[in-house]
This record gives sequence, structure tokens and C-alpha cells, in this order.
Amino acid sequence: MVFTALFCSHNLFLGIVSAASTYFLIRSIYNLFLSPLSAIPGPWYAAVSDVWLNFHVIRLRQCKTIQELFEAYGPVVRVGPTKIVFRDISTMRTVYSVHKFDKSTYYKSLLTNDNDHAMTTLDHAHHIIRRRGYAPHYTPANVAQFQPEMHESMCEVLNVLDNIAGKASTECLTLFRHLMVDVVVSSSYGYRLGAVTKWAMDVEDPLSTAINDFPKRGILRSIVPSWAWKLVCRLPDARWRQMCDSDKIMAEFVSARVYEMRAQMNAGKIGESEKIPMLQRLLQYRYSSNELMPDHDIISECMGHLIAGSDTSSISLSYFFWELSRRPDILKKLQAEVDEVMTDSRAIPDISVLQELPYLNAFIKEGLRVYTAAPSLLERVVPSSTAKNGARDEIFDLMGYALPPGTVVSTQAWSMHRDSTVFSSPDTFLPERWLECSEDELANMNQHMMPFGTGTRVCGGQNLAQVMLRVAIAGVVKSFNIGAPAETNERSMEIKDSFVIFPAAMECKLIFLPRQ
Ligand code: HEM
Repeated sequence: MVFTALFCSHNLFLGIVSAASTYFLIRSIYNLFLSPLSAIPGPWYAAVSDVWLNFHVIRLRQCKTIQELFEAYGPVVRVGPTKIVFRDISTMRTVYSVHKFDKSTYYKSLLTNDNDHAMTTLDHAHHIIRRRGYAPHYTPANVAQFQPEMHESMCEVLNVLDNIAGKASTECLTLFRHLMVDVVVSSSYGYRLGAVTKWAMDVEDPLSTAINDFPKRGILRSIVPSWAWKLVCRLPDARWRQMCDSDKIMAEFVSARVYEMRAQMNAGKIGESEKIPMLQRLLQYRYSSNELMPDHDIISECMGHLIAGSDTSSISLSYFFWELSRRPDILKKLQAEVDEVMTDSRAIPDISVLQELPYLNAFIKEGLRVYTAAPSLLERVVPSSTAKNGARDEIFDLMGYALPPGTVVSTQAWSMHRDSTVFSSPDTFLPERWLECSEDELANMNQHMMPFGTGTRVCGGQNLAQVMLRVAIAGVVKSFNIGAPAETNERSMEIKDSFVIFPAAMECKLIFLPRQ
């Protein structure tokens, strides 16, 4: 009896294995030789399954791997059974700006509070409604109104660095994340969080920790089956639970701001003012004439901006200052330029002055080219038709290859910014390339830049980021020279990527020495 049962289960197992192998074999043959994408160049093992690409995602070197493929196979490469990547300026325009393809489901891994925000809304029609709600907050003129808050937070950072006075190194990723959390919170909710002050006093700011934990939680959630998630989060370790709860911590913080502001609005305490925090706009925003934006959408939207704005900007600043620690020649030029417009180290000039400084602009452009914080594939999906008249049979043509609906197409800033036909010696950090070039060369370089993405889904907060980069760099170089301790080196700062980049050591310690 027992023997028969064992024999049957053994046969069942063999049956399942051989059925799975046959299925895999047939699929592989189809993917390699019969699929409409078969003619597109690329390694055969990438065409067979997504395993190969996912392996490089886990190794945190997807961007570099894709770049190697472009070098080996040319500007269009098949990287998965249904995934195509390209490095071509006109295709970039077609996909992201002209046809405005919807996003791929990859973005659902970035949901906040298990709900959509602008970045994760896949289809164009729904996204446009979201974007209209928050976009007025980030116009250059509106962002400029929040400069007092930005300057105040930056001066906090300068005070912290002054107190350290070069006697110890400072972990920049954390410091600048706290700075950005303060800035985004004050401009979004009109609320002073004081994250930098807490950090200086060695007091933990739970919101900043939660923002830092959020991507790790996302990776964990995608690995752990949903039924096991609650169990995993009950492990008896306070730090572990805090990470599992990062989504909740952020949602609670934002919800508190929502109820506070609504109460103030209802009590008539918030009058007509030109300077309106983003939350107030969202609370008044209507999806249609009889539908206000629901609270759970407002909360997710605000959380999305906290996450999108903090790490990207702090990573950029950390790499920019790391570059300055190695390049005193560049630092001196920046200091000379900033000294001209900034006599008092705590009086940061208005953005209208900072954005006219040519070398500062060139430095930031070069920084965004080499150290783009989000240089990864921005995946879009080929729709069932690209015909303007709605005909369903128009197949999308990508550089001579007909792509069927459902194909995932994308490009990455990492490669657009390293095209050696556009940027000579692309791996060299050279702000001068933006100053010492012809008008045609400049236009060509500008067209290839996509640090904030491109097209209709371009970064919503890029104007805020551009101001903050200028404010932070001017503030720091005015007061400090920058050095790196031995532990911060090429190896520790090697770029890893997981949608955003980060240093291999997960930290960037630098020394800020007061200028004489
Ligand atoms: C240097 C800093 C930053 C970089 C490099 C950056 C980069 C990006 C990129 C590449 C995207 C497009 C993603 C895609 O196409 O899927 C994006 C989207 C977005 N970013 Fe940023 N970002 C930065 C700072 C900020 C800041 C400060 C905020 C706001 C506080 C912000 C808010 C957003 C939002 C809301 C989106 C979604 C846009 C939409 O689909 O409507 N970002 N960002």
C-alpha cells in the first residue's frame, strides 16, 4: 500500500517535471525563432527568459549591463522575451512624448499605502488627472515662493557642518535626506518638521527613517509571499518591525497633516494667499465637478512625493560633493563664482541669481549626467495601435522592427548620457564640456539629457530639485572645502543601481573643512 502510494507520487512528480520541461522548451523555441521580436539583436539567453536580466537586477548592476549590451549589439537590443531597450533620440521622443505610451506594471512595485500616486498610475488618461492636481505646486514661480523655507533648512545644515568643523566626517546621504525631508514637508504641508535639527542632536526622525526604509521594504515584500508578510513583520525585533511599518509610518504622518489642514481650512484659518502648500491644493482639487480628490489618493500622492524627492536629491548631492572632494580645481572655480554673489555665508542668494551662474550650472548639468540619481530603464508598453485615427492594425515600428502590442520598450538615462558620439570621453567628469562647445553640440547634448525622465511622465518635482541643488551647493562651497576620509574611495562609492543609484558602501562620508 505504502509502496504503491510512493510509486504513484514518484510518477506524478516525473510527469510534472517532464510537462514543465516540455513547456519551457516549446516556449524557448518560440521566443528564440518564432516570436515577432526574434530578429532584434541581443544575447540568445535573454530572449529565452527574464531570468538573465533579473539576475543583473539582483546584482544591482542593471544599468551597466544594459550599457554593455548597447556597446556589443548597437542601439536596439532585446533583453527579455518581450522586452526591448533602445538608445536613440528620435525613438525616445516617439515613445515618451509623441505617443505617450502607458507605463509597464513594474511601477506597481512603488505603490504607497497600497495605492497609486502619479508615478505609479500606468495609463495616460488617469495620470493626466493626477498630474493636473499637483503640477501647479512645482511651477518655477511657485517653487521660488518656498525659498525662505529652503534657505532656512540649508542654513541648519551649514550650522551642523560648522559645529563639526572638519573634526569628523559627515555621512552625506543621511544628512541631505534629512534636509530634503524638511524641504518637501515644509513646501507640501506648511509644516516645520526639523529633521536636520533632530539629526544634529542624534534624535531619530521616524519619518526620515521610514523614507529610507521604504525601498528595502518594497524589495522584501516582492520576495515574501503575501500570506507570509504579516508573520515576517511580527519577528521580535524593533528595528525590523520599524522597516516593515515604514509605509504605515509615512501614511500616518501624512494623514495627520491632512486632518490638520482640513480642520484649519474648515475653521477659516487659512485665508487666500499666494503661497499655497501642495496639500491645500490637493484638498481643493476635484477629479470632476462633483468629485473631490479622495483622502486615500491625497495621502498616497503626498507619500509618493516624499519618496521621489528625498532620496534622489540626497543621492545627487552626495555624489556631487564626493566629486568635489576629488577635484579641488572644480571646487575652486565654483567658490570663485559663488563668492562674487554671496558675501554672507548665511545669506543664500535668490534663485534668479544662482541660476545665472554659468559654472554652477555647468557643474550641476555634468553632475546630473554622470551621477543621475534615477538612470534606469523607464519602461513603457506598446499599445494595441499607434494610429492617430484609432485604427487597431497599425503596428509600432521601432528603428525598423515591428513591435507587437504588449512589448515593453524603454531607454535609460545611464546610456543616453554616456553616448560617446555626443559626449566625448563620457566617463570623464568635465563641467567645461557645457561651456566650451558650439551651439549645435550644446543642443545635441541637451537633447540627450534625461536625468528627470522625459515626455509626459517627466519628474514632477524637477524645478524644486533644480533650486535645491543650487541652494545646497552654493551654501556648502561658500563655507567649506571638501575632503574624503580613507574609507570613502572609488570602491566604496562604486555606483550600484536599483531604479535609483547608491554607493556600494551605502554611505558617503565626507569631511567639510571650514574655509579660512
Ligand atoms: C535630483 C533629483 C531628482 C531626480 C534625479 C528625479 C528623477 C525622476 C525621474 C527620472 C522620474 C521619472 C520616472 C518615470 O518616467 O517613470 C521622476 C518622477 C517624479 N518625480 Fe522626480 N526626481 C528628482 C527629484 C524630485 C523631487 C524633489 C520631487 C518632489 C518633491 C520629485 C517628484 C517626482 C514625481 C511626483 C514624479 C512622478 C511624475 C509623474 O509621473 O507625474 N522628484 N523623478
